[in-house]
Amino acid sequence: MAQGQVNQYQSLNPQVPTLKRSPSFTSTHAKALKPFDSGDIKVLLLENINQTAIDILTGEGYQVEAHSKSLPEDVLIEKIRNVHCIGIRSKTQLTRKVLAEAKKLLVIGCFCIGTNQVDLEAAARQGIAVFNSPFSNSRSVAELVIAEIIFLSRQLGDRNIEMHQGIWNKVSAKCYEIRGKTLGIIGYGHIGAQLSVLAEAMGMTVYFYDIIQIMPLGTAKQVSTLDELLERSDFVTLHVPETEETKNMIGDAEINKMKKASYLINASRGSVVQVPALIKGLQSEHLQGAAIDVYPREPRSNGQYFNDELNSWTTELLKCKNLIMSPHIGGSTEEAQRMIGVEVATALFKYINYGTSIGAVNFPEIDLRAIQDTDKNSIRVLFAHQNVPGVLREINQILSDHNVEKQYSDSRGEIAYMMADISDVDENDIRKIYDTISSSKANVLTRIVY
Ligand SMILES: NC(=O)C1=CN([C@@H]2O[C@H](COP(=O)(O)OP(=O)(O)OC[C@H]3O[C@@H](n4cnc5c(N)ncnc54)[C@H](O)[C@@H]3O)[C@@H](O)[C@H]2O)C=CC1
Ligand SMILES: O=C(O)C(=O)COP(=O)(O)O
Repeated sequence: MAQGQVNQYQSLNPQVPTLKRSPSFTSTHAKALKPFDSGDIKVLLLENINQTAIDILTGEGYQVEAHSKSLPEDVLIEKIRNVHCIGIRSKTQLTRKVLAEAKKLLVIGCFCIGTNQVDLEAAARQGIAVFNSPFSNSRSVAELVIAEIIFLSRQLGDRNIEMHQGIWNKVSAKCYEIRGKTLGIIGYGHIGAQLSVLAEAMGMTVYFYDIIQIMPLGTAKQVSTLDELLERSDFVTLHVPETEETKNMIGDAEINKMKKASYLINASRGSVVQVPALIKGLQSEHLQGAAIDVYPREPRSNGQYFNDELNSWTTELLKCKNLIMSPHIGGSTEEAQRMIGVEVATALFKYINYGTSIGAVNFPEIDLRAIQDTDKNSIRVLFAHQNVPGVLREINQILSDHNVEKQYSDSRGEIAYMMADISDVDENDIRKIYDTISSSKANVLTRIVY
Protein backbone atom coordinates (compact mmCIF):
# COMPACT_ATOMS: atom_id res chain seq x y z
CA MET A 1 0.00 0.00 0.00
CA ALA A 2 1.41 3.36 -0.94
CA GLN A 3 1.81 5.62 2.05
CA GLY A 4 0.29 9.06 2.26
CA GLN A 5 -2.72 8.06 0.22
CA VAL A 6 -6.20 8.52 1.63
CA ASN A 7 -8.06 5.27 1.91
CA GLN A 8 -11.62 5.04 0.77
CA TYR A 9 -13.19 3.25 3.71
CA GLN A 10 -15.65 5.61 5.27
CA SER A 11 -16.39 3.57 8.31
CA LEU A 12 -13.99 0.75 9.02
CA ASN A 13 -15.00 1.07 12.59
CA PRO A 14 -18.36 2.61 13.37
CA GLN A 15 -16.78 4.05 16.51
CA VAL A 16 -14.11 5.95 14.65
CA PRO A 17 -14.83 8.35 11.84
CA THR A 18 -13.40 8.29 8.34
CA LEU A 19 -10.14 6.42 8.28
CA LYS A 20 -7.06 7.64 6.52
CA ARG A 21 -3.65 6.32 5.80
CA SER A 22 -0.79 7.40 7.98
CA PRO A 23 1.41 10.13 6.55
CA SER A 24 4.60 9.01 4.85
CA PHE A 25 7.89 9.13 6.70
CA THR A 26 11.49 9.15 5.55
CA SER A 27 13.01 7.66 8.72
CA THR A 28 13.10 3.95 9.47
CA HIS A 29 11.69 4.30 12.93
CA ALA A 30 8.42 3.46 14.61
CA LYS A 31 5.59 4.27 12.29
CA ALA A 32 2.93 6.68 13.55
CA LEU A 33 -0.31 4.79 13.25
CA LYS A 34 -3.05 7.21 12.34
CA PRO A 35 -5.72 5.25 10.61
CA PHE A 36 -8.39 7.91 10.88
CA ASP A 37 -8.60 11.58 10.23
CA SER A 38 -7.37 12.87 13.60
CA GLY A 39 -9.50 15.95 13.17
CA ASP A 40 -12.58 13.78 13.51
CA ILE A 41 -11.61 12.53 16.96
CA LYS A 42 -13.63 14.43 19.54
CA VAL A 43 -12.35 14.89 23.08
CA LEU A 44 -14.34 16.32 25.98
CA LEU A 45 -12.28 17.56 28.94
CA LEU A 46 -14.08 18.51 32.17
CA GLU A 47 -13.09 19.93 35.57
CA ASN A 48 -10.34 22.31 34.53
CA ILE A 49 -7.85 19.77 33.24
CA ASN A 50 -4.37 21.21 32.84
CA GLN A 51 -3.30 23.03 29.67
CA THR A 52 -0.52 20.45 29.13
CA ALA A 53 -3.21 17.88 28.31
CA ILE A 54 -5.06 20.25 25.98
CA ASP A 55 -1.80 20.98 24.16
CA ILE A 56 -0.94 17.30 23.72
CA LEU A 57 -4.40 16.30 22.49
CA THR A 58 -4.83 19.26 20.13
CA GLY A 59 -1.24 18.55 18.99
CA GLU A 60 -2.49 15.14 17.88
CA GLY A 61 -5.03 16.96 15.74
CA TYR A 62 -8.06 16.02 17.84
CA GLN A 63 -11.02 18.36 18.41
CA VAL A 64 -10.83 19.26 22.09
CA GLU A 65 -13.69 20.85 24.03
CA ALA A 66 -12.59 21.85 27.54
CA HIS A 67 -14.80 22.96 30.46
CA SER A 68 -13.72 24.21 33.87
CA LYS A 69 -16.57 22.45 35.72
CA SER A 70 -18.11 19.03 35.89
CA LEU A 71 -21.47 18.86 34.09
CA PRO A 72 -24.94 18.00 35.40
CA GLU A 73 -25.94 14.49 34.37
CA ASP A 74 -28.36 15.48 31.59
CA VAL A 75 -25.80 17.77 29.92
CA LEU A 76 -23.08 15.17 30.37
CA ILE A 77 -25.23 12.52 28.68
CA GLU A 78 -25.96 14.85 25.78
CA LYS A 79 -22.26 15.58 25.26
CA ILE A 80 -20.85 12.11 25.88
CA ARG A 81 -22.90 10.68 23.01
CA ASN A 82 -20.67 12.46 20.50
CA VAL A 83 -17.17 12.00 21.85
CA HIS A 84 -14.48 9.35 21.41
CA CYS A 85 -12.55 10.35 24.50
CA ILE A 86 -13.47 12.01 27.79
CA GLY A 87 -11.14 13.45 30.45
CA ILE A 88 -12.43 13.99 33.98
CA ARG A 89 -11.16 14.51 37.54
CA SER A 90 -12.71 13.30 40.78
CA LYS A 91 -16.16 14.93 40.49
CA THR A 92 -17.66 13.69 37.24
CA GLN A 93 -19.66 10.53 37.82
CA LEU A 94 -19.42 8.21 34.83
CA THR A 95 -22.13 5.83 35.93
CA ARG A 96 -23.53 2.85 34.07
CA LYS A 97 -26.44 5.06 32.99
CA VAL A 98 -24.15 7.74 31.55
CA LEU A 99 -21.85 5.20 29.89
CA ALA A 100 -24.80 3.45 28.25
CA GLU A 101 -25.24 6.60 26.17
CA ALA A 102 -21.55 6.80 25.22
CA LYS A 103 -21.82 4.83 22.00
CA LYS A 104 -18.73 6.34 20.36
CA LEU A 105 -16.55 6.45 23.45
CA LEU A 106 -13.24 4.58 23.17
CA VAL A 107 -11.38 5.75 26.22
CA ILE A 108 -11.71 7.59 29.54
CA GLY A 109 -8.90 9.55 31.19
CA CYS A 110 -9.15 10.20 34.94
CA PHE A 111 -6.76 13.10 35.38
CA CYS A 112 -6.32 12.15 39.06
CA ILE A 113 -5.52 9.08 41.18
CA GLY A 114 -8.98 7.92 42.23
CA THR A 115 -11.15 6.04 39.73
CA ASN A 116 -14.12 5.38 42.02
CA GLN A 117 -16.17 7.97 40.09
CA VAL A 118 -16.23 5.67 37.04
CA ASP A 119 -18.16 2.43 36.73
CA LEU A 120 -15.05 0.54 35.65
CA GLU A 121 -16.82 -2.74 34.95
CA ALA A 122 -19.50 -1.16 32.81
CA ALA A 123 -16.79 0.68 30.86
CA ALA A 124 -14.81 -2.55 30.30
CA ARG A 125 -17.90 -4.39 29.16
CA GLN A 126 -18.39 -1.70 26.51
CA GLY A 127 -14.75 -2.00 25.43
CA ILE A 128 -13.85 1.39 26.93
CA ALA A 129 -10.41 1.53 28.53
CA VAL A 130 -9.91 3.76 31.57
CA PHE A 131 -6.59 5.40 32.46
CA ASN A 132 -5.56 7.43 35.50
CA SER A 133 -2.44 9.03 36.93
CA PRO A 134 -1.37 6.66 39.69
CA PHE A 135 1.18 8.83 41.48
CA SER A 136 1.67 12.30 39.97
CA ASN A 137 -0.09 14.07 42.84
CA SER A 138 1.01 11.84 45.74
CA ARG A 139 3.73 14.23 46.86
CA SER A 140 1.29 17.16 46.87
CA VAL A 141 -1.13 15.26 49.12
CA ALA A 142 1.67 14.16 51.46
CA GLU A 143 2.93 17.75 51.82
CA LEU A 144 -0.59 19.01 52.57
CA VAL A 145 -0.99 16.40 55.30
CA ILE A 146 2.33 17.40 56.89
CA ALA A 147 1.09 21.00 56.95
CA GLU A 148 -2.19 19.87 58.52
CA ILE A 149 -0.41 17.89 61.25
CA ILE A 150 1.46 21.06 62.25
CA PHE A 151 -1.63 23.27 61.93
CA LEU A 152 -3.64 20.93 64.15
CA SER A 153 -0.87 20.61 66.72
CA ARG A 154 -0.58 24.37 67.03
CA GLN A 155 -4.31 25.18 66.61
CA LEU A 156 -3.17 27.39 63.77
CA GLY A 157 -6.48 27.19 61.92
CA ASP A 158 -8.38 28.71 64.84
CA ARG A 159 -5.72 31.37 65.53
CA ASN A 160 -5.82 32.37 61.87
CA ILE A 161 -9.63 32.72 61.89
CA GLU A 162 -9.43 34.80 65.09
CA MET A 163 -6.79 37.16 63.70
CA HIS A 164 -8.94 37.69 60.59
CA GLN A 165 -11.71 38.72 63.00
CA GLY A 166 -9.37 41.16 64.81
CA ILE A 167 -9.00 38.89 67.86
CA TRP A 168 -5.60 38.55 69.54
CA ASN A 169 -5.57 35.18 71.36
CA LYS A 170 -2.05 34.11 72.28
CA VAL A 171 -2.17 30.61 73.78
CA SER A 172 0.19 27.73 74.37
CA ALA A 173 -2.19 25.39 76.25
CA LYS A 174 -2.74 22.17 74.26
CA CYS A 175 -0.37 23.36 71.53
CA TYR A 176 2.45 20.91 70.83
CA GLU A 177 5.50 20.19 68.72
CA ILE A 178 5.04 17.26 66.34
CA ARG A 179 8.51 15.92 67.12
CA GLY A 180 8.23 12.65 69.03
CA LYS A 181 4.50 12.19 68.28
CA THR A 182 3.10 9.10 66.60
CA LEU A 183 1.55 9.17 63.15
CA GLY A 184 -0.74 6.31 62.16
CA ILE A 185 -1.23 5.92 58.41
CA ILE A 186 -4.16 3.89 57.08
CA GLY A 187 -3.30 2.81 53.53
CA TYR A 188 0.46 2.70 52.87
CA GLY A 189 0.41 3.15 49.11
CA HIS A 190 1.93 5.95 47.06
CA ILE A 191 0.69 8.73 49.32
CA GLY A 192 0.95 6.92 52.65
CA ALA A 193 4.55 5.85 51.99
CA GLN A 194 5.60 9.32 50.80
CA LEU A 195 4.03 10.84 53.90
CA SER A 196 5.80 8.33 56.12
CA VAL A 197 9.22 9.54 54.94
CA LEU A 198 8.34 13.21 55.40
CA ALA A 199 6.88 12.58 58.88
CA GLU A 200 9.97 10.70 60.05
CA ALA A 201 12.13 13.57 58.82
CA MET A 202 10.09 15.80 61.13
CA GLY A 203 10.88 13.51 64.08
CA MET A 204 7.62 11.58 64.18
CA THR A 205 7.26 7.85 64.85
CA VAL A 206 5.27 6.17 62.07
CA TYR A 207 2.99 3.13 62.18
CA PHE A 208 0.81 2.02 59.32
CA TYR A 209 -2.05 -0.34 58.63
CA ASP A 210 -2.69 -1.82 55.19
CA ILE A 211 -4.53 -4.88 53.90
CA ILE A 212 -1.40 -6.07 52.16
CA GLN A 213 2.07 -6.70 53.56
CA ILE A 214 4.29 -3.78 52.54
CA MET A 215 7.99 -3.16 53.12
CA PRO A 216 8.15 -0.11 55.40
CA LEU A 217 10.24 2.87 54.39
CA GLY A 218 12.66 4.28 56.97
CA THR A 219 11.83 2.98 60.42
CA ALA A 220 8.04 2.90 59.98
CA LYS A 221 6.31 -0.22 61.30
CA GLN A 222 3.31 -2.08 59.94
CA VAL A 223 0.68 -3.13 62.48
CA SER A 224 -1.65 -6.02 61.88
CA THR A 225 -4.99 -4.52 62.87
CA LEU A 226 -6.76 -1.23 62.40
CA ASP A 227 -7.56 -1.19 66.13
CA GLU A 228 -3.88 -1.37 67.04
CA LEU A 229 -3.14 1.57 64.78
CA LEU A 230 -5.99 3.64 66.23
CA GLU A 231 -4.91 2.89 69.79
CA ARG A 232 -1.25 3.80 69.23
CA SER A 233 -1.48 7.01 67.22
CA ASP A 234 -1.54 10.70 68.16
CA PHE A 235 -2.50 11.49 64.56
CA VAL A 236 -4.48 9.12 62.34
CA THR A 237 -4.48 9.88 58.62
CA LEU A 238 -6.40 8.06 55.88
CA HIS A 239 -4.92 7.23 52.46
CA VAL A 240 -7.10 4.40 51.18
CA PRO A 241 -9.08 4.29 47.93
CA GLU A 242 -12.88 4.29 48.03
CA THR A 243 -13.93 0.64 47.94
CA GLU A 244 -16.78 -1.36 49.44
CA GLU A 245 -14.46 -2.15 52.39
CA THR A 246 -13.33 1.44 53.03
CA LYS A 247 -16.79 3.04 52.86
CA ASN A 248 -17.71 4.21 56.40
CA MET A 249 -14.44 2.73 57.66
CA ILE A 250 -14.19 5.31 60.47
CA GLY A 251 -17.31 5.64 62.62
CA ASP A 252 -18.15 5.95 66.34
CA ALA A 253 -16.45 2.69 67.33
CA GLU A 254 -13.19 3.54 65.56
CA ILE A 255 -13.10 7.11 66.87
CA ASN A 256 -13.67 5.82 70.40
CA LYS A 257 -10.68 3.50 69.97
CA MET A 258 -8.45 6.45 69.09
CA LYS A 259 -6.33 7.92 71.91
CA LYS A 260 -7.91 10.64 74.02
CA ALA A 261 -6.96 14.05 72.54
CA SER A 262 -5.72 12.64 69.26
CA TYR A 263 -6.34 14.05 65.77
CA LEU A 264 -7.98 12.64 62.62
CA ILE A 265 -7.05 13.62 59.05
CA ASN A 266 -8.96 12.58 55.93
CA ALA A 267 -7.64 13.46 52.47
CA SER A 268 -8.74 10.19 50.85
CA ARG A 269 -12.45 10.04 49.99
CA GLY A 270 -15.40 11.60 51.78
CA SER A 271 -17.21 8.27 52.10
CA VAL A 272 -14.46 6.78 54.29
CA VAL A 273 -15.28 8.79 57.44
CA GLN A 274 -18.75 9.02 58.97
CA VAL A 275 -18.87 12.76 59.57
CA PRO A 276 -21.57 12.70 62.30
CA ALA A 277 -19.25 10.41 64.32
CA LEU A 278 -16.37 12.82 63.73
CA ILE A 279 -18.53 15.74 64.91
CA LYS A 280 -19.36 13.81 68.10
CA GLY A 281 -15.69 13.06 68.66
CA LEU A 282 -14.78 16.74 68.32
CA GLN A 283 -17.69 17.98 70.43
CA SER A 284 -16.83 15.61 73.28
CA GLU A 285 -13.15 16.63 72.93
CA HIS A 286 -12.20 12.98 72.63
CA LEU A 287 -10.59 14.29 69.46
CA GLN A 288 -8.44 17.40 69.80
CA GLY A 289 -8.80 18.35 66.16
CA ALA A 290 -9.39 17.15 62.62
CA ALA A 291 -8.53 18.08 59.06
CA ILE A 292 -10.81 17.20 56.16
CA ASP A 293 -10.14 17.70 52.47
CA VAL A 294 -12.85 15.42 51.03
CA TYR A 295 -16.58 15.13 51.67
CA PRO A 296 -19.38 12.67 50.88
CA ARG A 297 -20.95 15.27 48.59
CA GLU A 298 -18.84 18.02 47.06
CA PRO A 299 -19.91 21.03 44.96
CA ARG A 300 -19.60 20.56 41.22
CA SER A 301 -17.61 23.73 40.73
CA ASN A 302 -16.02 26.72 42.44
CA GLY A 303 -18.43 29.34 43.71
CA GLN A 304 -21.13 26.85 44.68
CA TYR A 305 -22.24 26.68 48.29
CA PHE A 306 -20.99 24.19 50.79
CA ASN A 307 -23.99 24.00 53.12
CA ASP A 308 -26.59 21.76 54.77
CA GLU A 309 -28.32 21.22 51.45
CA LEU A 310 -25.21 19.46 50.21
CA ASN A 311 -24.43 17.57 53.45
CA SER A 312 -27.03 17.79 56.23
CA TRP A 313 -24.42 18.08 59.03
CA THR A 314 -22.52 21.07 57.61
CA THR A 315 -23.67 23.66 60.17
CA GLU A 316 -22.79 21.37 63.09
CA LEU A 317 -19.41 20.58 61.59
CA LEU A 318 -18.52 24.23 61.03
CA LYS A 319 -19.01 24.95 64.73
CA CYS A 320 -16.26 22.51 65.75
CA LYS A 321 -13.00 23.81 67.14
CA ASN A 322 -9.58 23.09 65.69
CA LEU A 323 -11.07 21.81 62.49
CA ILE A 324 -9.25 22.48 59.23
CA MET A 325 -11.38 22.18 56.14
CA SER A 326 -10.10 22.44 52.59
CA PRO A 327 -12.00 22.09 49.29
CA HIS A 328 -10.48 18.83 47.97
CA ILE A 329 -7.14 20.43 47.13
CA GLY A 330 -4.83 17.56 48.14
CA GLY A 331 -3.62 17.09 44.58
CA SER A 332 -4.12 20.66 43.45
CA THR A 333 -0.65 22.03 42.79
CA GLU A 334 0.82 23.38 39.57
CA GLU A 335 3.43 20.61 39.61
CA ALA A 336 0.97 17.77 40.07
CA GLN A 337 -1.58 19.06 37.58
CA ARG A 338 1.08 19.61 34.90
CA MET A 339 2.48 16.10 35.36
CA ILE A 340 -0.97 14.53 35.39
CA GLY A 341 -1.91 16.42 32.22
CA VAL A 342 1.09 15.05 30.35
CA GLU A 343 0.83 11.53 31.74
CA VAL A 344 -2.87 10.92 31.12
CA ALA A 345 -3.07 12.75 27.77
CA THR A 346 -0.15 10.64 26.54
CA ALA A 347 -1.89 7.43 27.62
CA LEU A 348 -5.05 8.57 25.83
CA PHE A 349 -3.48 9.30 22.47
CA LYS A 350 -1.36 6.13 22.61
CA TYR A 351 -4.54 4.14 23.14
CA ILE A 352 -6.47 5.95 20.41
CA ASN A 353 -3.68 5.85 17.83
CA TYR A 354 -1.88 2.59 18.69
CA GLY A 355 -4.22 0.61 20.93
CA THR A 356 -1.65 0.56 23.76
CA SER A 357 -3.45 -0.22 27.00
CA ILE A 358 -0.51 -0.29 29.43
CA GLY A 359 -1.61 1.51 32.60
CA ALA A 360 -5.34 0.95 32.04
CA VAL A 361 -7.15 0.30 35.32
CA ASN A 362 -10.08 -1.76 34.01
CA PHE A 363 -8.72 -3.41 30.89
CA PRO A 364 -6.08 -6.02 30.00
CA GLU A 365 -2.75 -4.21 29.70
CA ILE A 366 -1.02 -4.97 26.41
CA ASP A 367 1.32 -3.42 23.88
CA LEU A 368 3.49 -4.58 20.99
CA ARG A 369 6.80 -3.49 19.56
CA ALA A 370 6.07 -0.68 17.11
CA ILE A 371 5.37 -1.27 13.43
CA GLN A 372 8.35 0.27 11.63
CA ASP A 373 7.78 2.78 8.88
CA THR A 374 9.66 0.43 6.57
CA ASP A 375 7.06 -2.29 7.21
CA LYS A 376 4.86 -1.78 4.18
CA ASN A 377 1.37 -3.21 4.03
CA SER A 378 1.21 -3.80 7.79
CA ILE A 379 -1.83 -3.19 9.90
CA ARG A 380 -2.58 -3.51 13.61
CA VAL A 381 -5.76 -5.30 14.60
CA LEU A 382 -7.18 -4.31 18.00
CA PHE A 383 -9.86 -6.64 19.24
CA ALA A 384 -11.64 -6.24 22.57
CA HIS A 385 -13.82 -9.28 23.11
CA GLN A 386 -15.69 -11.32 25.65
CA ASN A 387 -13.37 -13.59 27.58
CA VAL A 388 -14.85 -16.88 26.40
CA PRO A 389 -13.21 -20.02 24.97
CA GLY A 390 -12.53 -20.40 21.27
CA VAL A 391 -12.31 -16.74 20.29
CA LEU A 392 -8.62 -16.66 19.40
CA ARG A 393 -8.96 -19.81 17.30
CA GLU A 394 -11.69 -18.08 15.31
CA ILE A 395 -9.71 -14.84 14.95
CA ASN A 396 -6.48 -16.55 13.96
CA GLN A 397 -8.41 -18.41 11.31
CA ILE A 398 -9.49 -15.04 9.91
CA LEU A 399 -5.93 -13.73 10.05
CA SER A 400 -4.37 -16.87 8.60
CA ASP A 401 -4.35 -15.56 5.03
CA HIS A 402 -1.78 -12.99 6.14
CA ASN A 403 1.47 -13.01 7.99
CA VAL A 404 0.97 -12.44 11.72
CA GLU A 405 4.20 -10.60 12.60
CA LYS A 406 3.44 -10.36 16.29
CA GLN A 407 0.45 -10.89 18.49
CA TYR A 408 -0.43 -10.44 22.16
CA SER A 409 -3.55 -11.17 24.07
CA ASP A 410 -4.58 -10.90 27.69
CA SER A 411 -7.73 -10.94 29.72
CA ARG A 412 -9.09 -9.23 32.80
CA GLY A 413 -12.32 -10.57 34.21
CA GLU A 414 -14.97 -10.72 31.54
CA ILE A 415 -13.01 -8.77 28.95
CA ALA A 416 -10.08 -9.84 26.79
CA TYR A 417 -8.01 -7.73 24.41
CA MET A 418 -5.90 -8.88 21.50
CA MET A 419 -3.40 -6.87 19.50
CA ALA A 420 -1.93 -8.34 16.31
CA ASP A 421 0.36 -6.79 13.69
CA ILE A 422 -0.33 -8.32 10.29
CA SER A 423 1.77 -7.87 7.18
CA ASP A 424 1.02 -8.55 3.52
CA VAL A 425 -2.36 -6.93 3.79
CA ASP A 426 -3.72 -5.58 0.58
CA GLU A 427 -5.74 -2.40 0.95
CA ASN A 428 -8.84 -4.22 -0.24
CA ASP A 429 -8.44 -6.80 2.55
CA ILE A 430 -8.74 -4.32 5.38
CA ARG A 431 -12.50 -3.96 5.24
CA LYS A 432 -12.92 -7.72 4.95
CA ILE A 433 -10.74 -8.33 8.00
CA TYR A 434 -12.59 -5.66 9.95
CA ASP A 435 -16.04 -6.90 8.94
CA THR A 436 -15.28 -10.54 9.71
CA ILE A 437 -13.69 -9.90 13.10
CA SER A 438 -16.24 -7.36 14.23
CA SER A 439 -19.11 -9.67 13.34
CA SER A 440 -17.72 -12.49 15.50
CA LYS A 441 -20.00 -13.44 18.38
CA ALA A 442 -17.56 -12.41 21.11
CA ASN A 443 -16.81 -9.00 19.57
CA VAL A 444 -16.96 -6.04 21.92
CA LEU A 445 -14.95 -3.56 19.88
CA THR A 446 -12.75 -4.03 16.85
CA ARG A 447 -10.41 -1.37 15.53
CA ILE A 448 -7.78 -1.46 12.83
CA VAL A 449 -4.94 1.04 12.82
CA TYR A 450 -2.15 1.31 10.26
N1 LIG B 1 -7.41 14.70 48.44
C1 LIG B 1 -6.96 14.58 47.24
O1 LIG B 1 -6.91 15.53 46.46
C2 LIG B 1 -6.47 13.26 46.77
C3 LIG B 1 -7.02 12.09 47.25
N2 LIG B 1 -6.55 10.88 46.81
C4 LIG B 1 -7.15 9.66 47.38
O2 LIG B 1 -6.13 8.94 48.05
C5 LIG B 1 -6.27 7.57 47.76
C6 LIG B 1 -4.97 6.85 47.97
O3 LIG B 1 -4.04 7.24 46.99
P1 LIG B 1 -2.69 6.43 46.73
O4 LIG B 1 -1.85 6.41 47.94
O5 LIG B 1 -2.09 6.97 45.50
O6 LIG B 1 -3.28 4.99 46.44
P2 LIG B 1 -2.51 3.62 46.42
O7 LIG B 1 -3.37 2.69 45.65
O8 LIG B 1 -1.09 3.80 46.03
O9 LIG B 1 -2.54 3.18 47.96
C7 LIG B 1 -3.70 2.82 48.64
C8 LIG B 1 -3.33 1.83 49.73
O10 LIG B 1 -4.49 1.56 50.49
C9 LIG B 1 -4.48 0.18 50.81
N3 LIG B 1 -5.84 -0.26 51.12
C10 LIG B 1 -6.86 -0.54 50.29
N4 LIG B 1 -7.94 -0.93 51.00
C11 LIG B 1 -7.60 -0.88 52.29
C12 LIG B 1 -8.29 -1.16 53.49
N5 LIG B 1 -9.55 -1.58 53.50
N6 LIG B 1 -7.62 -1.01 54.66
C13 LIG B 1 -6.32 -0.61 54.68
N7 LIG B 1 -5.62 -0.33 53.57
C14 LIG B 1 -6.25 -0.46 52.39
C15 LIG B 1 -3.94 -0.48 49.55
O11 LIG B 1 -3.47 -1.78 49.82
C16 LIG B 1 -2.83 0.49 49.19
O12 LIG B 1 -1.59 0.16 49.75
C17 LIG B 1 -6.78 7.56 46.30
O13 LIG B 1 -7.46 6.38 46.00
C18 LIG B 1 -7.70 8.75 46.28
O14 LIG B 1 -9.00 8.35 46.63
C19 LIG B 1 -5.53 10.79 45.91
C20 LIG B 1 -4.96 11.93 45.41
C21 LIG B 1 -5.41 13.24 45.75
O1 LIG C 1 -6.32 12.27 42.50
C1 LIG C 1 -7.33 12.09 43.20
O2 LIG C 1 -7.84 10.98 43.40
C2 LIG C 1 -7.96 13.24 43.82
O3 LIG C 1 -8.75 13.09 44.70
C3 LIG C 1 -7.69 14.57 43.28
O4 LIG C 1 -8.85 14.88 42.61
P1 LIG C 1 -9.00 16.20 41.72
O5 LIG C 1 -8.14 16.01 40.51
O6 LIG C 1 -8.53 17.34 42.56
O7 LIG C 1 -10.45 16.24 41.40
